[in-house]
Formats: sequence, C-alpha cells, structure tokens
Amino acid sequence: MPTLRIALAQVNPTVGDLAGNAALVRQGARRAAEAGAGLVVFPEMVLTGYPVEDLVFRGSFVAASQQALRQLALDLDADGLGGLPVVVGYLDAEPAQDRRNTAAVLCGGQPVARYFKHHLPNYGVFDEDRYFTPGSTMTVIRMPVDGAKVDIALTICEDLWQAGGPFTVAREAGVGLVLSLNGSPYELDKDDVRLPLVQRRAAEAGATVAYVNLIGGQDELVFDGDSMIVTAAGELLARAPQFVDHLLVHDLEVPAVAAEPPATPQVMSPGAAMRVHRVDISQRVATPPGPGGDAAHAGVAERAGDEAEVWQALVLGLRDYVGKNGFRSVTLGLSGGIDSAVVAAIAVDALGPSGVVGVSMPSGHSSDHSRDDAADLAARTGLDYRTEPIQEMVDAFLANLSLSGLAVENLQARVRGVILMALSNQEGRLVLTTGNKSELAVGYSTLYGDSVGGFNPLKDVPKSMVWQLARWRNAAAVERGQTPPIPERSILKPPSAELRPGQLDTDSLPDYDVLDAILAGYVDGDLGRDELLAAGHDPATVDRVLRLVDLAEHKRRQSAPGTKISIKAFGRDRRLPITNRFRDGG
Ligand SMILES: Nc1ncnc2c1ncn2[C@@H]1O[C@H](COP(=O)(O)OP(=O)(O)OC[C@H]2O[C@@H]([n+]3cccc(C(=O)O)c3)[C@H](O)[C@@H]2O)[C@@H](O)[C@H]1O
Ligand SMILES: Nc1ncnc2c1ncn2[C@@H]1O[C@H](COP(=O)(O)OP(=O)(O)OP(=O)(O)O)[C@@H](O)[C@H]1O
Ligand SMILES: NC(=O)CC[C@H](N)C(=O)O
Repeated sequence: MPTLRIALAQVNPTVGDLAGNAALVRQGARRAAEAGAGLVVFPEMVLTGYPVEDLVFRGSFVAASQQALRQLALDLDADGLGGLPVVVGYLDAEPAQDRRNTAAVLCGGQPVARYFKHHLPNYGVFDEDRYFTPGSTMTVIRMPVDGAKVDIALTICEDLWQAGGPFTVAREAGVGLVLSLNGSPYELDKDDVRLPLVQRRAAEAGATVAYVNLIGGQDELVFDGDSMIVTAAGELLARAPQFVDHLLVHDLEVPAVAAEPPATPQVMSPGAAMRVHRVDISQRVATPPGPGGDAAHAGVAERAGDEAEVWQALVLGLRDYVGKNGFRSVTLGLSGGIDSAVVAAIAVDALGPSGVVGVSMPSGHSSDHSRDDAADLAARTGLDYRTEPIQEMVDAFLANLSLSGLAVENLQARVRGVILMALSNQEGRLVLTTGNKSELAVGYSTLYGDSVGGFNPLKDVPKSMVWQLARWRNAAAVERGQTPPIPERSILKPPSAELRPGQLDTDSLPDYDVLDAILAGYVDGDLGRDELLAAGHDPATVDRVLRLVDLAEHKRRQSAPGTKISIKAFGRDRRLPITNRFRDGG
C-alpha cells in the first residue's frame, strides 16, 4: 500500500491575528517538509483563530481572511513549499452573504480545493447556526503517494460528532483517508470521549481518520490538542500530548485508488444529501524528497491523570489570556486561604514567579495565620510579595459613612478590590480574582469587592476540586524534588472569608462536599428539585441551595471570565435570565 508521511500541526493561533497565524502555518509547513511529510494538516479556522464569534459579521474580517489565505498560498510557494499540500481552516463566504467555516488545500501557490463545514454545532458554547451556512458538498482530493494515487476527504470538527453525515459519504466515495480539522475545546474527560468517537467515525468511513486539534486559550475556552490517527479497524496509531504545540509526523498506509476512478456519485446520507466534489491535485504536488532513514512513528502520548490535566488546562488558559491580551504579569490578593494560594500557584506556573505579585491586605479581623500563610506561600513560590494593611482605609470610610453589619463586612472586601485595581492601573498588571465555581454558584462573594478582577482561573473549579488540585500540585512538586508551593495549613484550615471575627464559610453555606454534590446536579446536570431529592439530597438544603443559585445570576452575569474545564461552565454554556421568578419546586 502507498505510504503517506502525514504531519498534523497542533498549533496555538490567536483570534484575529491573521498575519501571526499565517506565520505559524508557514513555520509548521516548513518543519513538516523538513520531516519529509507529503501532506500537512492544520486545525479548524487556524488562520483566523477560533471561535471568532461576531467578527464573522464584519465584511472586512471575512475579506481579510480570504486575502490572508491567498497570500499564505503565495508565501508557502515563495518559501519553496509550493509542492507540499497544506490544509488549513479559515473563514470564507460564498455567496457573499453566506459565511462558511472552511477548510482549504493550498498547493502550487494557490488554494486548490475547499470544503465547507457540514454539521454546525449549536449547543453549549457553540452558536454556529448564528454564524455559518452549512456546506452540502463533500470534497475529496486525489494526490500522488508513492507512485500511486490516493483519495482523501476533508471534514471539520462537528462533522465528526454526528453519525451518518460526511463520514458515511466518505465511505461511499471510497476514500482512503479522512482529515478532521478541529477546534474542540477542553473539558475534563473529553479525551476519553474523543477516541471512541474517532474510532466510530473511522469505522463508518471505512478509512483511517487523521484528527488535528488546536491548542491554547481563547477567552473562556482552552483547546487541548489531543490530535490523533485512528484506522478503520479502530487502531490508535498515534496521539499527540495535550496542551502543547506539537507536530505529529506519521507514516500512514493509504489504499491506492483503483485505476478507473469511480463516477462522481450523488450520495444520500441519512441526515442530508451531499454531493461529492473530486479535485485531482496531482499536477501540483511535488514528490517529497523522501525522508531517508527511519520510518516516522509518532507514538501514543501518555494521558495525564485528571488533576494534572485540569492543572495544565488552567495554566495554559491563564498564560494565553494574559499574553494574548498584552499583559506580562498579574496581581492578586493573598489571604492565606486555599483559593488565593491555588490561583497564585497556577499563575506562577503560567508566568513564572516574576510575573506574579501577591498582596496581603490584613484588616483588624485578619488572623495571624492568614498573614503567615500568605507569606509562606510567597516564600515557597518566589512570587513578588507585598503587604497593604486596610484597616485605616476601612476606618476612613466608617468615619464618613454610617454603616453596620454586612455593609461593614463587604466594605473590607471592597477596599481590597480598590487597592488591587489601583495597583493594576499603576503597574499595568492584570488583576486575578479567585472565587471558585461553588462560590460563584451561590453568590458567596462581594460585588465590586473580592470579585473584582480581569480573569478568574478558578471560575469553573468547584471548591472540592480546588483542594484536590492543591494536594496534587504539592505531591507533583515532591515527586520532582521541588518545594511544594501551597502551605499545608492553607489546605487544612476551615475556609473563612474573615470579614468578621471567627467567621466560617459553613456559617452561611452547607459543607462544600454537600454543596458541590447538589451543584453538580443542578448546574452541571440541569437536574430539577425532584430529581435532586430522588438522588437522596436533604430537601431543606436543596431548597436553600437552589434559591441561592437562582438569586446569584446577577453576580455571575458581571463576573470575570475564566477557563472552562467542565461540561457546563458559567457563561456561554449556561444562559439564564437574571430577572426570573421561576423557582423549581415552587
Ligand atoms: N438582580 C440584581 N441585579 C443587580 N444587582 C443586584 C440584584 N440583586 C441584588 N443586587 C445587588 O447586590 C448587592 C448584594 O451583593 P453584595 O454587595 O455582593 O453583598 P451580599 O451578596 O449580600 O454579601 C456578600 C456575601 O458574600 C460573602 N463573602 C464576601 C466576600 C468574600 C467571600 C469569600 O469567602 O470569598 C464571601 C459574605 O460573607 C456575604 O455572605 C445588593 O446591595 C444589590 O444592590
Ligand atoms: N487579608 C487578605 N489579604 C489579601 N487578600 C485577601 C484577604 N482576604 C481576602 N482576600 C482576597 O479576597 C479573596 C476572597 O477571600 P476570602 O478569604 O474572603 O475567602 P475565600 O473564598 O475562602 O478565599 P481564600 O481561600 O483565598 O481565602 C481571596 O482569595 C483574596 O484574593
Ligand atoms: N468546533 C466544533 O465544531 C466543536 C464541536 C465539537 N462537539 C467539539 O467540542 O469538539
């Protein structure tokens, strides 16, 4: 069988940076050519970045994407790579009012084939029905490999997630290989879903599937890569590591086409009729000089455990949010508690200790251990540590405003917010806020107080997982012979906002293991009250939690963005009205 050396380029583009993304493609194509590849494939919308959201509606952006594609083809040719087919995703429009999520094959200095995404995801974080017109033509390219010809079908991301679509058409078109270009955001355990999914589609197509995904953070999403090659029989030939740039190069046996090409069939798939458009690019493809030496076997990268995977997602999500938005460093309040300690450790892993300023802001109610533990964290991680006592500032407010009870408690959090924002303005650092998913769910934070900040690494991390991550990160440090970053006492002490003497979170909230179990059902699982009771939860606690969650919608609507790691993150995944009198159970 002809052997195609394929390169899958798992890269990290930036939304809107057409020139920078084109440069990434040129670099990747060069590396692929140096590795002797005969075909290189980049992810979904690599040229524009993904998702581009309402940029799709700007005619100027569509035109810039089309122009960038043409220029990229010319530049690849000028780079001496014109004979190497390069497959990239970008934004196109045809006819002009129909925006298309498109894959193009560049060869010989121009785009030689295009495919418009057929299945558009319109659930969870995706709104592609709002943006794109679906394609109804399957594109099959024919190219020379090893003195024979092979047929290769193009597909884009969601096409893979639906049975009976382009992959069925690919089988009927008799292709030997299906390319799958992806912009598939990370969720915990999604890699466990992807592999069987790719295996099912490969079986459906009766052909090997080469799956390539983006990496990198884009606002609340983080892409984990996880590119792979799976045969029709379900064998996993190669798999890239998650969360890193990677060029996966692998020698792949692809069946040669019969001497007589099959007549172009009009194929009916169960969901939609798809025409097959065949493009023979043989004349433009240069035979690769031959790798010489050993065969390329990319190997199957080991999977990380859950905590390691989430940690990498949070580190990359934060690093890219900071870097892609033009910041180099961050500031956060260090309370000596677990949330700020974990955020600081993530930030140090993302940006290095010199990129993180931690500010202890003790009030009259702050315990000694809150200061000691914050200082200990700073010493362990090497971050830049400062102390800004707040009591005099709080007293100045109290001398001029008549406040009592909760208003005084929240004032402390607000003074801290003012200090962090002032330091951010003064020194140009992004403020990180530290509220975890459990707190965000029940509104346990002060508006314009501890919730101030530009980004929140823990936004989608329930409190119970915050402790798990802390323990995992410390253990990982011990394994590597390093100092564990998080003070043991921050992990062990009962959580407290320290806004009044002796205050504990459990004064206002159920224990976090009880709370998180209810939230997993209500928020992540969309369960109703009856279902939660049937699952064995205490009725009074369920009623209290559901009410808190419903009433906190207004806080979440103005909360900072943060990396999605779960199946349902607050934000685009869960859109509820703020003004809402419906209460589950009456
Ligand atoms: N639908 C709506 N749309 C717009 N705004 C709405 C609103 N409903 C209330 N509001 C406003 O929200 C305000 C109440 O919110 P807010 O001022 O935040 O105050 P609130 O939620 O009442 O109190 C903050 C709670 O968070 C706890 N906390 C604070 C700080 C840190 C931590 C921690 O452990 O991390 C916990 C604190 O102990 C207390 O239980 C009201 O004054 C009202 O103006
Ligand atoms: N004394 C303090 N000094 C500096 N920052 C503080 C202080 N107290 C609270 N903060 C900031 O406000 C956030 C909310 O913390 P708070 O102690 O009120 O509750 P928490 O949610 O249990 O957080 P943590 O586990 O970090 O203590 C903290 O993560 C921290 O960023
Ligand atoms: N970009 C896409 O089409 C992504 C949709 C797909 N279900 C995924 O998450 O991988």
